[in-house]
Amino acid sequence: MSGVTELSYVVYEVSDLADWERFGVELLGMQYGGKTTRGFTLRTDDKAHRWVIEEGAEDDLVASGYSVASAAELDALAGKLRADGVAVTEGDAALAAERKVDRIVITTDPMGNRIELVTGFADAGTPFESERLLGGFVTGTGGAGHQVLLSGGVGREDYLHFYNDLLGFRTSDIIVEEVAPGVFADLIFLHCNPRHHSVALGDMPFPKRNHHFMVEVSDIRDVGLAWDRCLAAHQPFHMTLGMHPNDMMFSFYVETPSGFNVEYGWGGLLIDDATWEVKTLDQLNSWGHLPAGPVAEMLAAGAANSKIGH
Ligand SMILES: Cc1ccc(O)c(O)c1CC[C@@H]1C(=O)CC[C@]2(C)C(=O)CC[C@@H]12
Ligand SMILES: [Fe+2]
Repeated sequence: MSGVTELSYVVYEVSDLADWERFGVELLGMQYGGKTTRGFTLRTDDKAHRWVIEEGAEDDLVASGYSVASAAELDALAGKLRADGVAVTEGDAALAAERKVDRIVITTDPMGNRIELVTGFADAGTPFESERLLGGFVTGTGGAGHQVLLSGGVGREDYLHFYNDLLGFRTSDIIVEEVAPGVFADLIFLHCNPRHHSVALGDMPFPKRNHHFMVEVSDIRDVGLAWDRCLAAHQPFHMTLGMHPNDMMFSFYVETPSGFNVEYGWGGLLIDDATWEVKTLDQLNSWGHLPAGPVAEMLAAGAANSKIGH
């Protein structure tokens, strides 16, 4: 059974390195992992890096790194992709060193997202330390977190063939909500370990490859503290605090300096494949997760109309 075991890291190309360092370290509570030739890395645990930040004009996701259990599994997976007509190339020693992995194989998903399949993803060598968190980030067997990718017109059958049949993901659930008369949000959530999803895909209008990356914290107070830090720094929120009915994540969404979002969450559900049943749900949110702009306007209007404090 060859397949990926976790989303190990992501690579972002960003136009403003300094702002990303402030965002990652001061607002999210990540650890600066060190300078690289094209930028720097951010850590959320004992691993060498979880986010690789490179200077460039994309302001978007440029690669997703997925771990495979062994060199033999990587060979099997690369063979499976090739047999299916998917282009696969072996990364060189320089790239492997840069990503802190033993081996790296590069392929592309049907939307054109660069996928890096790796073995031997290294530890940093120093324990994780955050200047901001009371607890820590939840990673471990669940990997770095999850991301929502836009399908950009590629059919569900095509991307599910790649992610499920080839990379070895399993469907967690589907959510279809009529968000406006005749307008449907339709997302499918995929897992490759107990984390409810490492990837979700849907055909929403969004001008980036990825809608958000979710980082999970172990102490619910860190969600509130991160919210306060983002508010104080005037970092634009994308959605207010809320909870999803499928993974039960308590979270908010804040805009990164590159315009896509980070979901900052706590309490995500874990899947046991032995008993899990795939369902289709009809709501994106159990409560909250309101578009932040209109809520901010509402609050500002309330403050303007209020006599209190004037
Ligand atoms: C619905 C849902 C469940 C679990 C998650 O971790 C998760 O990020 C989401 C998707 C959140 C989000 C939404 O609720 C409204 C429609 C959105 C903005 C999209 O267009 C992509 C992501 C969707
Ligand atoms: Fe999410």
